[in-house]
Amino acid sequence: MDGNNTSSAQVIAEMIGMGFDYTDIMEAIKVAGPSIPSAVEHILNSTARTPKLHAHNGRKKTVLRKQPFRSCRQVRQSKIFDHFHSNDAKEESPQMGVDPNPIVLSEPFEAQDLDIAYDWEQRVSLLMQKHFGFSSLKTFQKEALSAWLAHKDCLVLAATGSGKSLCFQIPALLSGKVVVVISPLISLMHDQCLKLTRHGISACFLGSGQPDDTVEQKAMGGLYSIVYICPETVLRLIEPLQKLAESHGIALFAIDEVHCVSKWGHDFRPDYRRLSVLRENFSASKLKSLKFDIPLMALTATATKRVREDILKSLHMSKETNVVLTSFFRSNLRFMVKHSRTSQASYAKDFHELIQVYGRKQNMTGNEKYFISDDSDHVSNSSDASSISDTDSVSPDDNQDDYAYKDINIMHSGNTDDFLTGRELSVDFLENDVDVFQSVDNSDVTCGEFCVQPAHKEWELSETIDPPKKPEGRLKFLKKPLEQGPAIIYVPTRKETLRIAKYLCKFGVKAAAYNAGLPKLHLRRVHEEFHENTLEVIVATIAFGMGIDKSNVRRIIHYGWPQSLEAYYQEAGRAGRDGKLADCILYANLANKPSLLPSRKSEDQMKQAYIMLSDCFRYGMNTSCCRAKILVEYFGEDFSHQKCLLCDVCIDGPPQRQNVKEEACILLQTIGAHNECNNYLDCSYDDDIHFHSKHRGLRERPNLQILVGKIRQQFQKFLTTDILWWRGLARILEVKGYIGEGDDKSCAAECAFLCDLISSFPPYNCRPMFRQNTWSQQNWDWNL
Ligand SMILES: Nc1ncnc2c1ncn2[C@@H]1O[C@H](COP(=O)(O)OP(=O)(O)OP(=O)(O)O)[C@@H](O)[C@H]1O
Ligand SMILES: [Mg+2]
Repeated sequence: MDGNNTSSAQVIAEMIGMGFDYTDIMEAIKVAGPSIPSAVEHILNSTARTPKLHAHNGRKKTVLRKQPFRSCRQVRQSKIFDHFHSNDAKEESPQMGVDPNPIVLSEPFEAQDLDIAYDWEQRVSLLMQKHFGFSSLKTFQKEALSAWLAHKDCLVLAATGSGKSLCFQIPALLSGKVVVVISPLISLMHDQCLKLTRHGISACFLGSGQPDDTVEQKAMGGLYSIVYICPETVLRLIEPLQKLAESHGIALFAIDEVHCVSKWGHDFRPDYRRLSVLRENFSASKLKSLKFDIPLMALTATATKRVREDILKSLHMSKETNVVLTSFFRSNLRFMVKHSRTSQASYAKDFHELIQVYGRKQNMTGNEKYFISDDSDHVSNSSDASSISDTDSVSPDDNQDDYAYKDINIMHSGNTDDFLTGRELSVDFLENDVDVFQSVDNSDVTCGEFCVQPAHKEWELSETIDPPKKPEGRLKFLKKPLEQGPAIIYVPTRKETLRIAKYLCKFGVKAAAYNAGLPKLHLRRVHEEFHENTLEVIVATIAFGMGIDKSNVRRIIHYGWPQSLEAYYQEAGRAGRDGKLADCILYANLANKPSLLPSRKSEDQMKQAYIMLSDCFRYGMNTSCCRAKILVEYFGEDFSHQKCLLCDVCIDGPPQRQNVKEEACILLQTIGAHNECNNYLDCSYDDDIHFHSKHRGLRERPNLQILVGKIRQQFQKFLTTDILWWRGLARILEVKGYIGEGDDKSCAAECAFLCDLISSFPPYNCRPMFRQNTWSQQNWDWNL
């Protein structure tokens, strides 16, 4: 957009959409004029990355710290060429990812002509040695390759960072045929192409982000060993791909991040669902030159049983598909949940430790400043992080309106229209699928580890660090301080990325915001500096997503509820890919039910989204079960270790047990009595005590505050029992199926019956939940 022709109002609107504060925008427009690029630069750079504004032609302009501005494309290409020249791969053509002399290490062969027992492992070993500097496959990689050699489809479910990519890269080397990889993000494809080229394997990517028109034709002519394609492009290229299969041969279709196929997954992409065309169009019955169907290999790190079934069905994978399932357990990740309002008022307490690790005194010279602002709101005047108060305790009930986004709950609103109306009111610069996929799917946003160690070093490193499994070893492992490495803070809204980055910079932390609304040049720079270890903390929305393969990330912090446990585990999985201890901390408001983020989803999908959110809430509320166990069991794994011995729950030990039969009966009777008066034939209640008053009718379901008020009136001894305590109890009853939140499943008559049942309740675990602050309330465990 040409900033000079843009009105101030447009600039303001656009920049609010990027997540900037109104006051910052106004200030920037005053200084830089009503131009989006200038205003954005002003905010991002003027107080952050060194050179302050330079007067130029009467207007102030920013000069970049490293180099003058060039077009994104120029910068990207030169970066890639730099990289190409720095390794001994054969001379590249001037096109991204193009190797005119693809290295075909073995004569093309038909895998089916080989005896499976033949020495393929030895051949693979030699190829890996040559390309990656190591020679041993992991067991799951071996299994996936065996399936491919037997012409079978394969679904690979393996933890984040475990090495799934190798499963589809080796077939290209082994067979000399082309491997087609379907991947959801251009940035991810780009990253992988760069790495492959560095390892002397020719690769390219096709799709909207490919700037060179000739690459597609070359790829369809069999010039590259590995061709990355986004699903939309595959659908367009069926015929050329068929020709490629008949001329050069296609060894395999790999569908990476395959959870995108399923609408029960956390990253549903409709085009992935249409990939069943692969089976239809590349079968032996369709292409006469084929003896076997071209195998499909589907890979993901986050798929529940339901998602897996959906994948197999949607892609029309064969009935004999090999499912290669490895443990989802990441034994070096230390999971923790901390209660926080996750509002600006909590930053001081919550980021105290982070600032102690990454912050520095404020006598900085220009080059050390990142994103620093003059704005002093919410921060003490002292420049020393140690001056931050550690006792930001709040009452659980005084913070209900403080959440970053308003509550929108389809279970309350009951229909999509209400939801959408709510959405209008509540969009607080959220990311949505469209932002993530369109804005980040841009070749200008590169996502590569540009300054990596020589490849074999990387491999050796990840191989040698194997966290101890036995309790004694693990306790020693736990006591080790975290090694150095960057942190990623995930937040739900764009606005929050800027706010927190700005806050951290005030304490000398080298932090930067990342959200899909920010200019591509900024995003690219953040990627680069993150990979170069120049940046210490990235404050990001989900847009900083899949494809981040950086080995030394030491902390993943979620500041606010994630939208699903799948998304949470995948994002957390970016930590500790070197096998060393890493922290995954979720800060969430345990006193408030999380709410759905608005997005363009059908009602069905929203219901599913609500269920996924509830799973997150249960994970957060849990105080008795090992967190790693909850996470891996969520994906259907039988967690053989029982405990990780690292997470906060394992460290803090099991809670005390208490008998709550009496209280449970009283709560049920109170709900029953209220609902009977209001002709509700069920045992439901409304847990949202701040639900908007306009939604309230006379015959409303009781909300928890009303119920607790009634209980207090009737029972003196509960006068001082806090609402949070009752909420915990309500949640146990809900999990147990005794009460429902606003649904009409159970019937009033059941209330009495349920009270009888409850008299057979076992004692429940409960303990003070908020150990690290002054709260005395008790909370309840969901997993009982
Ligand atoms: N056989 C192996 N031996 C040692 N290390 C390996 C092996 N295979 C892969 N790795 C390591 O695993 C790292 C991650 O690989 P890759 O990007 O394929 O992970 P992934 O499973 O696709 O993760 P994600 O689910 O996050 O995409 C690589 O950078 C490499 O260091
Ligand atoms: Mg991967």
